[in-house]
Amino acid sequence: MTTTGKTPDGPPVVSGEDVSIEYGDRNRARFLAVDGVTFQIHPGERFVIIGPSGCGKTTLLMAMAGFLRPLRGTLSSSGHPITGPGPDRAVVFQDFDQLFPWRTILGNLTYALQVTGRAKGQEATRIAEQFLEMVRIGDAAHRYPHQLSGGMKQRAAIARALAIEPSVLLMDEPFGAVDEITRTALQRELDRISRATQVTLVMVTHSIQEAAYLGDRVMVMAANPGRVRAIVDTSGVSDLDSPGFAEAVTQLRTLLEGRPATDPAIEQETRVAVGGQP
Ligand SMILES: Nc1ncnc2c1ncn2[C@@H]1O[C@H](COP(=O)(O)OP(=O)(O)OP(=O)(O)O)[C@@H](O)[C@H]1O
Repeated sequence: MTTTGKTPDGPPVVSGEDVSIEYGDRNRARFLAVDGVTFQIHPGERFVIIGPSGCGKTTLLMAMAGFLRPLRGTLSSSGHPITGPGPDRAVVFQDFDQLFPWRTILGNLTYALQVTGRAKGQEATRIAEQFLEMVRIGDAAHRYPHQLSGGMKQRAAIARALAIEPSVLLMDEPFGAVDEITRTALQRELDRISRATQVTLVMVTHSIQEAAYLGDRVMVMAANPGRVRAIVDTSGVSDLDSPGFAEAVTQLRTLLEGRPATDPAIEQETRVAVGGQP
């Protein structure tokens, strides 16, 4: 089986250079959650982060979103240092309650379009309706979040994030709280939508299968402290029934279960391509 990574056709949409992130303040013990992580995410790429619990996946994603500042190293968005949140980086969380409960689904989207300056008035409504149709909840536009299922709320949150046309969509375990059937349906939807919009996607997940299915590349992290164990090219393995898919899942699982990255015998970053390409 052969795989081909997505060819970078511009500067990285998001990049990290030797990024370390610490929690704690002057009065509390400090904790190094992410240690010397380097990566580059290219335009249109689907970049998935997996790793054991507590390895710093969410911490890294929140730093990309601009909610946390690295202690050392640099995080950049399209070549500019990330100094805070911005409409170029939309975030979808696992939490079902990320929509404003006092606004309808349509109202949630039009509000996002207005506050980010993307569109207002009838134009905002038109764009909002278009994105709700894209995630197949156009019929629910005038309902309130509490009137939707968990899966529908996640569709709405994805529509809201995409509507503002971010350069990157950051997703933290977006399907972690839905049932298995809904999860599979949402994975397929995200696959379709990300191909249609060519949005750059960064997703944290606990699911190896989800990572192999949706990811063009999968960054496997190790814990204590959070480091990059490997970046695996999975761009050619989205066919669930192919031997390559099973091979990728096995490889990712082996890396996940591997020795701790603090072991000096393990390189901090190993670039791996499924199918034997360097
Ligand atoms: N606000 C905080 N203050 C102090 N430590 C924190 C804080 N948030 C997270 N941590 C610690 O930082 C480390 C990384 O946490 P993080 O949530 O990024 O891990 P994760 O890989 O996303 O975990 P999980 O897979 O369980 O969601 C953990 O040890 C966690 O306890």
